[in-house]
Amino acid sequence: MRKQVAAANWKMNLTYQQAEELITGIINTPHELSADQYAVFAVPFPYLTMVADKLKGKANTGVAAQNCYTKTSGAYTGETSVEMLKSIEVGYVVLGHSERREYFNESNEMLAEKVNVVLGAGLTPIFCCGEALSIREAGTQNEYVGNQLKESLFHLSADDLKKVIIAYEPIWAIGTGKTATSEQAQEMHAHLRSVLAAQYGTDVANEISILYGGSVKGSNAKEIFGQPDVDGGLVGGASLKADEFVQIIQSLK
Ligand SMILES: O=C(CO)COP(=O)(O)O
Repeated sequence: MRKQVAAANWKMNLTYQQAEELITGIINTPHELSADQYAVFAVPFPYLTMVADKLKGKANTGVAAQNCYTKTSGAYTGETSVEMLKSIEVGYVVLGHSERREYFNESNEMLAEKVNVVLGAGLTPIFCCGEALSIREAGTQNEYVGNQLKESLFHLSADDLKKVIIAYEPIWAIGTGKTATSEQAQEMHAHLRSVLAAQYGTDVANEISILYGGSVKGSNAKEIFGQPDVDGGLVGGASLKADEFVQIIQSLK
Protein backbone atom coordinates (compact mmCIF):
# COMPACT_ATOMS: atom_id res chain seq x y z
CA MET A 1 0.00 0.00 0.00
CA ARG A 2 1.03 3.60 -0.57
CA LYS A 3 2.18 5.54 2.48
CA GLN A 4 -0.82 6.94 4.35
CA VAL A 5 0.06 10.22 6.03
CA ALA A 6 -1.64 12.40 8.63
CA ALA A 7 0.28 15.68 8.44
CA ALA A 8 -0.36 18.46 10.93
CA ASN A 9 0.22 22.00 9.71
CA TRP A 10 0.40 24.23 12.77
CA LYS A 11 0.94 27.29 10.52
CA MET A 12 1.92 30.40 12.53
CA ASN A 13 0.18 29.37 15.72
CA LEU A 14 1.11 28.57 19.34
CA THR A 15 3.72 29.80 21.78
CA TYR A 16 6.63 27.51 22.63
CA GLN A 17 4.87 26.38 25.82
CA GLN A 18 1.63 25.67 23.97
CA ALA A 19 3.50 23.80 21.26
CA GLU A 20 5.23 21.64 23.86
CA GLU A 21 1.92 20.92 25.55
CA LEU A 22 0.29 19.98 22.24
CA ILE A 23 2.97 17.57 21.05
CA THR A 24 3.16 16.00 24.52
CA GLY A 25 -0.62 15.66 24.55
CA ILE A 26 -0.59 13.91 21.17
CA ILE A 27 2.20 11.54 22.21
CA ASN A 28 0.37 10.71 25.44
CA THR A 29 -2.98 10.06 23.77
CA PRO A 30 -2.96 6.35 22.97
CA HIS A 31 -2.77 5.64 19.24
CA GLU A 32 -1.04 3.28 16.88
CA LEU A 33 0.61 3.67 13.50
CA SER A 34 0.79 0.58 11.33
CA ALA A 35 3.66 -0.03 8.92
CA ASP A 36 2.25 2.15 6.11
CA GLN A 37 0.93 4.93 8.34
CA TYR A 38 2.85 8.09 9.21
CA ALA A 39 2.22 11.12 11.40
CA VAL A 40 4.13 14.23 10.34
CA PHE A 41 4.21 17.57 12.15
CA ALA A 42 4.81 20.77 10.17
CA VAL A 43 5.63 23.19 12.93
CA PRO A 44 7.02 26.74 13.10
CA PHE A 45 10.82 26.96 12.69
CA PRO A 46 11.55 27.82 16.36
CA TYR A 47 9.85 24.61 17.52
CA LEU A 48 11.40 22.13 15.09
CA THR A 49 14.11 20.82 17.41
CA MET A 50 11.80 20.63 20.41
CA VAL A 51 9.23 18.59 18.45
CA ALA A 52 11.95 16.43 16.87
CA ASP A 53 13.33 15.68 20.36
CA LYS A 54 9.89 14.72 21.66
CA LEU A 55 9.32 12.38 18.71
CA LYS A 56 12.75 10.78 18.86
CA GLY A 57 12.48 6.99 18.70
CA LYS A 58 8.77 7.08 17.81
CA ALA A 59 8.37 4.96 14.70
CA ASN A 60 6.65 6.40 11.64
CA THR A 61 6.64 9.97 12.88
CA GLY A 62 8.40 12.92 11.29
CA VAL A 63 8.97 16.63 11.56
CA ALA A 64 8.41 19.06 8.70
CA ALA A 65 9.38 22.65 8.10
CA GLN A 66 6.67 24.80 6.55
CA ASN A 67 9.00 26.36 3.99
CA CYS A 68 12.64 26.68 3.00
CA TYR A 69 14.68 28.87 0.68
CA THR A 70 15.85 28.03 -2.83
CA LYS A 71 19.54 28.57 -1.93
CA THR A 72 21.54 26.31 0.33
CA SER A 73 23.56 29.01 2.16
CA GLY A 74 24.75 32.57 1.87
CA ALA A 75 23.75 36.19 2.38
CA TYR A 76 19.97 35.77 2.47
CA THR A 77 18.98 37.41 5.73
CA GLY A 78 15.95 35.90 7.35
CA GLU A 79 15.79 32.78 5.21
CA THR A 80 16.25 29.14 6.23
CA SER A 81 18.09 26.64 4.07
CA VAL A 82 17.37 23.00 3.61
CA GLU A 83 20.91 22.22 4.82
CA MET A 84 20.02 23.83 8.15
CA LEU A 85 16.85 21.78 8.35
CA LYS A 86 18.75 18.61 7.53
CA SER A 87 21.28 19.35 10.27
CA ILE A 88 18.53 19.34 12.89
CA GLU A 89 17.01 16.13 11.52
CA VAL A 90 13.95 17.60 9.87
CA GLY A 91 12.71 15.04 7.35
CA TYR A 92 10.06 16.89 5.38
CA VAL A 93 9.39 20.36 3.99
CA VAL A 94 5.93 21.66 3.07
CA LEU A 95 6.24 23.55 -0.20
CA GLY A 96 3.84 25.81 -2.04
CA HIS A 97 1.10 26.06 0.53
CA SER A 98 -1.59 28.34 -0.90
CA GLU A 99 -0.86 30.86 1.86
CA ARG A 100 2.74 31.08 0.68
CA ARG A 101 1.68 31.29 -2.94
CA GLU A 102 -0.73 34.12 -2.10
CA TYR A 103 1.11 36.20 0.53
CA PHE A 104 4.70 35.52 -0.55
CA ASN A 105 4.19 35.27 -4.29
CA GLU A 106 5.57 31.76 -4.61
CA SER A 107 5.27 30.75 -8.24
CA ASN A 108 5.26 27.28 -9.77
CA GLU A 109 8.71 28.06 -11.15
CA MET A 110 10.14 29.02 -7.74
CA LEU A 111 8.55 25.92 -6.25
CA ALA A 112 10.29 23.76 -8.83
CA GLU A 113 13.57 25.16 -7.47
CA LYS A 114 12.53 24.48 -3.89
CA VAL A 115 11.54 20.92 -4.79
CA ASN A 116 15.03 20.46 -6.21
CA VAL A 117 16.86 21.71 -3.13
CA VAL A 118 14.70 19.65 -0.79
CA LEU A 119 15.21 16.46 -2.79
CA GLY A 120 18.88 17.31 -3.23
CA ALA A 121 19.32 17.31 0.54
CA GLY A 122 17.51 13.99 0.84
CA LEU A 123 14.39 15.42 2.48
CA THR A 124 10.80 14.78 1.43
CA PRO A 125 8.83 17.61 -0.13
CA ILE A 126 5.13 17.82 0.71
CA PHE A 127 4.09 19.70 -2.40
CA CYS A 128 0.80 21.62 -2.08
CA CYS A 129 -1.54 22.41 -4.92
CA GLY A 130 -5.15 23.53 -5.18
CA GLU A 131 -7.53 25.94 -6.83
CA ALA A 132 -9.33 29.09 -5.71
CA LEU A 133 -13.12 29.22 -5.58
CA SER A 134 -13.32 31.24 -8.80
CA ILE A 135 -11.49 28.49 -10.67
CA ARG A 136 -13.74 25.81 -9.23
CA GLU A 137 -16.80 27.87 -10.21
CA ALA A 138 -15.45 28.23 -13.75
CA GLY A 139 -15.03 24.44 -13.86
CA THR A 140 -11.36 24.62 -14.83
CA GLN A 141 -9.92 23.15 -11.61
CA ASN A 142 -8.58 19.95 -13.18
CA GLU A 143 -6.53 21.79 -15.75
CA TYR A 144 -5.36 24.40 -13.21
CA VAL A 145 -4.17 21.96 -10.55
CA GLY A 146 -2.73 19.57 -13.13
CA ASN A 147 -0.69 22.48 -14.43
CA GLN A 148 0.69 23.22 -10.95
CA LEU A 149 2.08 19.68 -10.91
CA LYS A 150 3.44 19.93 -14.44
CA GLU A 151 5.25 23.23 -13.84
CA SER A 152 6.77 22.34 -10.48
CA LEU A 153 7.33 18.58 -10.65
CA PHE A 154 7.56 17.31 -14.21
CA HIS A 155 11.23 18.14 -14.61
CA LEU A 156 11.96 15.39 -12.06
CA SER A 157 13.09 11.88 -12.90
CA ALA A 158 10.62 9.13 -12.00
CA ASP A 159 12.86 8.11 -9.10
CA ASP A 160 12.80 11.62 -7.68
CA LEU A 161 9.09 12.11 -8.28
CA LYS A 162 8.41 9.00 -6.22
CA LYS A 163 9.99 10.75 -3.22
CA VAL A 164 7.43 13.59 -3.34
CA ILE A 165 4.22 13.68 -1.32
CA ILE A 166 1.46 15.74 -2.94
CA ALA A 167 -1.19 17.59 -0.92
CA TYR A 168 -4.31 18.74 -2.73
CA GLU A 169 -5.81 21.65 -0.82
CA PRO A 170 -8.70 23.48 -2.48
CA ILE A 171 -8.31 27.06 -1.26
CA TRP A 172 -12.07 27.44 -0.74
CA ALA A 173 -11.95 24.62 1.81
CA ILE A 174 -9.01 25.91 3.88
CA GLY A 175 -9.99 27.24 7.29
CA THR A 176 -13.56 27.73 6.10
CA GLY A 177 -15.18 24.72 7.72
CA LYS A 178 -16.42 23.90 4.20
CA THR A 179 -14.63 20.72 3.27
CA ALA A 180 -14.69 19.30 -0.22
CA THR A 181 -17.05 16.36 -0.34
CA SER A 182 -15.33 13.01 -0.36
CA GLU A 183 -16.49 12.67 -4.00
CA GLN A 184 -14.89 16.00 -4.95
CA ALA A 185 -11.66 14.98 -3.22
CA GLN A 186 -11.62 11.56 -4.89
CA GLU A 187 -12.36 13.08 -8.30
CA MET A 188 -9.43 15.51 -8.10
CA HIS A 189 -7.05 12.95 -6.60
CA ALA A 190 -7.88 10.47 -9.37
CA HIS A 191 -7.37 13.23 -11.92
CA LEU A 192 -3.96 14.15 -10.47
CA ARG A 193 -2.95 10.52 -10.46
CA SER A 194 -3.94 10.27 -14.13
CA VAL A 195 -1.86 13.37 -14.90
CA LEU A 196 1.11 11.71 -13.17
CA ALA A 197 0.42 8.44 -14.99
CA ALA A 198 0.34 10.16 -18.38
CA GLN A 199 3.85 11.49 -17.79
CA TYR A 200 5.48 8.78 -15.70
CA GLY A 201 3.34 5.66 -16.19
CA THR A 202 0.76 4.03 -13.96
CA ASP A 203 3.22 2.17 -11.74
CA VAL A 204 4.95 5.38 -10.71
CA ALA A 205 1.66 7.27 -10.29
CA ASN A 206 0.31 4.52 -8.07
CA GLU A 207 3.23 4.88 -5.68
CA ILE A 208 2.70 8.56 -4.93
CA SER A 209 0.81 9.57 -1.82
CA ILE A 210 -1.74 12.32 -2.43
CA LEU A 211 -3.09 13.93 0.74
CA TYR A 212 -6.24 16.01 1.00
CA GLY A 213 -6.29 19.27 2.96
CA GLY A 214 -9.07 21.71 3.77
CA SER A 215 -11.26 21.56 6.89
CA VAL A 216 -10.34 17.97 7.74
CA LYS A 217 -11.64 17.16 11.23
CA GLY A 218 -11.89 14.17 13.49
CA SER A 219 -15.49 13.76 12.40
CA ASN A 220 -14.93 13.71 8.61
CA ALA A 221 -11.42 12.26 8.26
CA LYS A 222 -12.47 8.64 8.03
CA GLU A 223 -14.81 9.22 5.11
CA ILE A 224 -12.34 11.40 3.18
CA PHE A 225 -9.32 9.15 3.84
CA GLY A 226 -11.46 6.15 2.87
CA GLN A 227 -11.51 7.27 -0.79
CA PRO A 228 -9.30 5.08 -2.96
CA ASP A 229 -7.00 7.87 -4.19
CA VAL A 230 -6.84 9.82 -0.92
CA ASP A 231 -3.80 8.81 1.12
CA GLY A 232 -4.35 10.87 4.25
CA GLY A 233 -4.53 14.57 4.99
CA LEU A 234 -2.75 17.84 5.61
CA VAL A 235 -4.58 19.35 8.54
CA GLY A 236 -4.62 22.91 9.83
CA GLY A 237 -7.05 23.96 12.57
CA ALA A 238 -7.91 20.46 13.78
CA SER A 239 -4.22 19.62 14.22
CA LEU A 240 -4.03 22.12 17.08
CA LYS A 241 -6.08 19.90 19.38
CA ALA A 242 -4.39 16.73 20.65
CA ASP A 243 -7.44 14.49 20.86
CA GLU A 244 -8.79 15.61 17.51
CA PHE A 245 -5.50 15.12 15.69
CA VAL A 246 -5.10 11.68 17.23
CA GLN A 247 -8.59 10.84 15.96
CA ILE A 248 -7.43 11.98 12.50
CA ILE A 249 -4.31 9.80 12.72
CA GLN A 250 -6.51 6.88 13.64
CA SER A 251 -8.70 7.55 10.57
CA LEU A 252 -5.88 6.64 8.17
CA LYS A 253 -6.47 3.59 6.02
O1 LIG B 1 -4.24 24.68 5.00
C1 LIG B 1 -4.50 23.62 5.55
C2 LIG B 1 -3.44 22.65 5.89
O2 LIG B 1 -2.25 22.98 5.25
C3 LIG B 1 -5.88 23.27 5.92
O3 LIG B 1 -6.26 24.09 6.94
P1 LIG B 1 -7.61 23.75 7.74
O4 LIG B 1 -7.52 22.29 8.12
O5 LIG B 1 -7.59 24.67 8.93
O6 LIG B 1 -8.75 24.00 6.80
